[in-house]
Amino acid sequence: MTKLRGFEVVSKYQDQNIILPRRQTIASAGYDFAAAKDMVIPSIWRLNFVRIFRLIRNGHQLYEPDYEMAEQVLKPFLIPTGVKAYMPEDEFLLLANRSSNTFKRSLSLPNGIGVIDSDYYNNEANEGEIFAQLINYGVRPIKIHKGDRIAQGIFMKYQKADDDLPVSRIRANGFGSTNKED
Ligand SMILES: O=c1ccn([C@H]2C[C@H](O)[C@@H](COP(=O)(O)OP(=O)(O)OP(=O)(O)O)O2)c(=O)[nH]1
Ligand SMILES: [Mg+2]
Repeated sequence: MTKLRGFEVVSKYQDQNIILPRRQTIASAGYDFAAAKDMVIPSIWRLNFVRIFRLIRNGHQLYEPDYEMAEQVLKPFLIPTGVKAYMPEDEFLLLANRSSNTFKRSLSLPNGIGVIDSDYYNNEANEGEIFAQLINYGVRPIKIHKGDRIAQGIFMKYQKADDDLPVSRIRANGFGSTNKED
């Protein structure tokens, strides 16, 4: 069979029983991605508890917010999937949240959707491992177990503009890699 589009396990996860993404019903558009390891995602409201605690401690005086701490708490968690995706160059994989994540578990994809570019596959830095960015906007910490379905990927075609400028840069990584100069 010629390879057109699909999923593979990233090398470092070989022999770790990674489940490749699967569609669940006849006409499901999304391939469900599973978490590659157990994780706990703390609630973002943790921040407010710290704030309250500080107000009490400081006798309700005005205080300087601890931006560093806040940034740490509010930073999304990257959930590893152990999976990479290959596809034709004019396609991308749209990584979307599952409706049950918001409805039942207060888990949100803060980037709205994830765009997995075809040139992310086998990149030098991380081999193209797909990560789901998640924040827990509920009040309790959420346990993610290895194998839990955390997001879904939909293969899509994209179009180029009439005056599209050709580029020859090779993707080195993700998550802001093109912000850096070569
Ligand atoms: O939820 C996501 C979003 C992106 N990616 C990976 C695949 C994608 O090809 C790469 C870059 O994503 P994007 O272009 O959206 O982010 P960026 O901030 O523009 O990073 P870069 O400068 O690396 O393109 O990061 C993920 O694994 N999960
Ligand atoms: Mg980008």
